Amino acid sequence: MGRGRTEMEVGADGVAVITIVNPPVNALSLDVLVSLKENYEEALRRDDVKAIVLTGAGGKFSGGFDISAFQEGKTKQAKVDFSANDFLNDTLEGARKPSVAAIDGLALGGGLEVAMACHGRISTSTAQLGLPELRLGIIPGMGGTQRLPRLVGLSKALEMMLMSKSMNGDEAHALGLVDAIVSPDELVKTARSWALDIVELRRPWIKSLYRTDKLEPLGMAREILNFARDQAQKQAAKLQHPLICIDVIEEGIVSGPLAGLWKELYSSRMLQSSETSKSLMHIFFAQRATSKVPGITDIGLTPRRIRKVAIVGGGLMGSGIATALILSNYLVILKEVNENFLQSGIGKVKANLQGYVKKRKMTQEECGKALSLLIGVLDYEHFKDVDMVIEAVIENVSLKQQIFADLEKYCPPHCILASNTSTIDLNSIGEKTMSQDRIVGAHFFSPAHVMPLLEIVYTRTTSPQVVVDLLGVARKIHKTPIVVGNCTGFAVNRMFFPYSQAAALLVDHGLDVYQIDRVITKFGMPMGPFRLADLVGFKVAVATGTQYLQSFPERCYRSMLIPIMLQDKRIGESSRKGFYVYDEKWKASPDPDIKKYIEKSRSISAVTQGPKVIELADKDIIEMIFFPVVNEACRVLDEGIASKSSDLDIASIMGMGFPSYRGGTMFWADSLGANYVFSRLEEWSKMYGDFFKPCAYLKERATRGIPLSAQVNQAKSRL
Ligand SMILES: C[C@H](O)CC(=O)SCCNC(=O)CCNC(=O)[C@H](O)C(C)(C)COP(=O)(O)OP(=O)(O)OC[C@H]1O[C@@H](n2cnc3c(N)ncnc32)[C@H](O)[C@@H]1OP(=O)(O)O
Repeated sequence: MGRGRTEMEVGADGVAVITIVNPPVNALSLDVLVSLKENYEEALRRDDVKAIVLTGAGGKFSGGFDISAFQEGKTKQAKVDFSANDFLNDTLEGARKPSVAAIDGLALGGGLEVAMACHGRISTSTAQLGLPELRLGIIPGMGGTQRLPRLVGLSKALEMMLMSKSMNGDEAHALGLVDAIVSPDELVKTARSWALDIVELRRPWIKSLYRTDKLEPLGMAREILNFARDQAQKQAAKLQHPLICIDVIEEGIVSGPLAGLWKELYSSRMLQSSETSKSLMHIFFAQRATSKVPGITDIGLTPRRIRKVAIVGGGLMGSGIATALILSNYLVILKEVNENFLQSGIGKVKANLQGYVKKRKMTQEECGKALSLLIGVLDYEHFKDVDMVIEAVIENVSLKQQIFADLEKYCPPHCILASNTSTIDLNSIGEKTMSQDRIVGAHFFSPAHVMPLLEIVYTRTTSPQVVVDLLGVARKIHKTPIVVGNCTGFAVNRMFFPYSQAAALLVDHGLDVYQIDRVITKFGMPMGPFRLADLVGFKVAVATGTQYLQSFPERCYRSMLIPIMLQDKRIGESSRKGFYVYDEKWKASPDPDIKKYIEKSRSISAVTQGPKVIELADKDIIEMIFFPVVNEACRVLDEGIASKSSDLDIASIMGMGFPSYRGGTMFWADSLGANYVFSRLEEWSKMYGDFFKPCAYLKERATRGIPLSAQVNQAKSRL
């Protein structure tokens, strides 16, 4: 199947307009690149062509190299790289006829690299230009590392590449990345006359690769590069590709652009086959696949308009959700039970917004405008015309049941009734209503205005329209949704509970709390399980732990450690005392005092601490903590709670903080092999009990040699 093409039209003015056509983003597939080269060669051959304008169809220049091609094997890719570089340097930039890029919409990655090889660039003010390759674990591979610094200077180029930061046309113009800004209607016309001006020598014929005027003197350039190295190390010590990108840029500055291009070619090929890039590219597609839900998003439904949303409960979650919604222009009614709580809730929303103002992410005026969309209330009077309600009160079933019964009474019949519960079964929440078809879970993660994930939970009776509506809301408030079925803990918290329990089990068996946190942080989690327990608070930990114990008693590890500490009024970070102690700046330090709690917990659990556990290598600790997570994720898939394994990868990254460069828990487990995960779990289940017992799904996949991530029916078809 062909993936895209280019089209050429030669005008009476002698300008050949070549258009990239590969919807939706005009990605540079192999077919597009080959066709581009053919059309270029023809344009250069033809006597009636004086100059070339390069543009993209449908108001988009190009979203860059076709990322799916990276995933399809190296051989094909190697050819693309070689011909693309050859083409850009010799055929395009080195041609006897000038090229001008006419940029609207997107010019990202390879798209911008092609544009930078042109002799001029005309853009619309809203076009988005950037080199976001590092986000995918690779570096620009079509000359971007060499041309961008020569067009915008080293510091700006480093910032754009290392932070995968794109800019709009106006900014690009101010920096010299584009030569002129025009309206979309004028774009191709202006590019044509610009190209002819170059032919007639009315404008300079510039080859970006050989410009030096924007480059800093060598000594200063080295300082800038070294500073960038330090920053890259600080931000992501485990990632190699940012440092490789800096080396490649340096090569071009020290030894000249051709040497730089060679190093770029060599390094980008090497990085394309790295584990990091495979993982990050998997995540790119996994993230986009979350809003494709079989049986829900493929039955012709479109999201209904949601204008006004009510939130019941102005605590941490409710105020965070309100913040997220008003930031996206929803009208929000925030309901509390008394004036004090209401003012405190509104105060939290204000503080959230002020946080953005302080960080210069919004102006005082925008903050005021957002706040004007928020109305605080104490009764249900304002609920008569809301389109959606999100209940965000404490995790108490009977309270939630009462609220939903009230909502049914006061809200209009079309109104979606959502709960932000993180663990409670939605069926029981809606038990006292007749509105089961419009009851849905909208599980936000704290802080709700910051965390990127929204878990949308549907029951057997939730109407698909309601799920589609919520997917629309998620998109509007810039959250990545995962749509999951109803059960205790849904998908994210079901993966979380074995994580904390495994850590507690290892401590009972003799391992040090702080060692576990260190190892897990080194693996790439933002914090270890004990530091996280402090952050969440022990009361919440015990409450959710109880839910799991009730729902999955056969595989819960019952540690007494947190309940014992709770008895002693250690409740976590909020009381400055949990597994760590916190100083006045909330800096965490280990506390020798926790020894006594651990000893007590060990004696209650009556486990014998073997030298085996104390001597565990880092790798074993990581596996003993994460393989139970993988095991639970397999159950979640097997039960149909999640529809695909890649959704769980996203859930683990955005909900748990699993490192994205490892591709998510399931992707990571597959990289180790189902059989390996299974055999280790089986070995531990013999030593430490059913907590580690591998589930049937994992056993079957391991025995048959099928990846954990293969679609359930795909795997069944092999049976
Ligand atoms: C050699 C070179 O240096 C290497 C490269 O160029 S690597 C590629 C560099 N480019 C990028 O990283 C850009 C990646 N894409 C994006 O950031 C965003 O898709 C975008 C800003 C272009 C558009 O965003 P948005 O409008 O929200 O649409 P989004 O849903 O993300 O994408 C639309 C579709 O295009 C696909 N797509 C986007 N960019 C793509 C690309 N570069 N290759 C292949 N497919 C791509 C998406 O997978 C999605 O497919 P789907 O509809 O089947 O799910």
